[in-house]
Amino acid sequence: MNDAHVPPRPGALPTATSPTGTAATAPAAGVSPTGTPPAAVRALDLSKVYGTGEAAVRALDHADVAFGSGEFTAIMGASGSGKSTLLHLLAGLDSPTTGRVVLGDTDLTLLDDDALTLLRRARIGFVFQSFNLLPMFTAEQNILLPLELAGRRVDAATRAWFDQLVGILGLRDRLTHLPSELSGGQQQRVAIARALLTRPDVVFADEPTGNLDSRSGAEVLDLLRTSVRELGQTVVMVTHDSAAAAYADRVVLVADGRIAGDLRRPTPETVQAHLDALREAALTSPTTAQVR
Ligand SMILES: Nc1ncnc2c1ncn2[C@@H]1O[C@H](COP(=O)(O)OP(=O)(O)OP(=O)(O)O)[C@@H](O)[C@H]1O
Repeated sequence: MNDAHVPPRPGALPTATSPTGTAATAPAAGVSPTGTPPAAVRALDLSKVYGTGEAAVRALDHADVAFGSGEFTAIMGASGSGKSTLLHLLAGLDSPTTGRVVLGDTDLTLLDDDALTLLRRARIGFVFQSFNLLPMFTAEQNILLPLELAGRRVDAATRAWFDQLVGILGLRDRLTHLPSELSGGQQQRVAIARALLTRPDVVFADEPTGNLDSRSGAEVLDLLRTSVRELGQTVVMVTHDSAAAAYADRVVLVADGRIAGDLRRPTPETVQAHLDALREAALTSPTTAQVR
């Protein structure tokens, strides 16, 4: 979907050695012998420690995980297990204490703040639980905001893509409305259109249905799934809800800052069974964080 034949981007992984002089260890992003799709984004030995000394909290603890291109992955785990930290690091919204995040062939941890901001605008979409729309802008203006920020004009191809997205997301008759004139589900659909507009490498969604009633939540999940199946989008979503996770192709489980499980073709029942097993393990292991 994205620019396959562009020159190397700033921060592109070196082919031979990393800046530390060690061999670049990122595995090749090709299709594996098992048919797993190439990775859109990878966490490599990723750790995040908040605070120092006695107050230090290890939110992520040497996490290694890859998210397949064109796949819908849900991240689940107990409260405080590190899901949001992982998502924010993967999206370049925060920086790791150690380890690397590799988006396609770009090592985010090698980029300075300006390069990271540009990369986020061009290659990453984000959908937040609280929608994060600008209240004084109409739905259309909110959707087109990423282009405004990037100083890109709306050419004919972009307008056609905008029209397609607006049609798929059922927003055609809401474009002139302000966010305050839209329901929560409609606001989240505007946020999804905004996230998809630049055809990002990955859309990260943090509890996107957390503020929605179950019907609007199901619509939003259907649309995220449609964006994966029909538009080839890669989506990585944090959720607490096993029914929501079952919309995904895969569920990655996080416990105590570590990757604790990986489930393909999830159903609400299999997801719940894995979460229950994690909770059991936490209760019987004094070293594992409390599962609430
Ligand atoms: N800015 C911060 N400063 C200090 N500690 C933090 C910070 N952000 C997160 N933490 C801690 O890191 C750990 C992981 O937090 P994180 O928000 O990633 O968990 P989570 O799985 O997303 O939780 P929840 O499901 O409740 O949102 C928790 O112990 C949390 O208190």
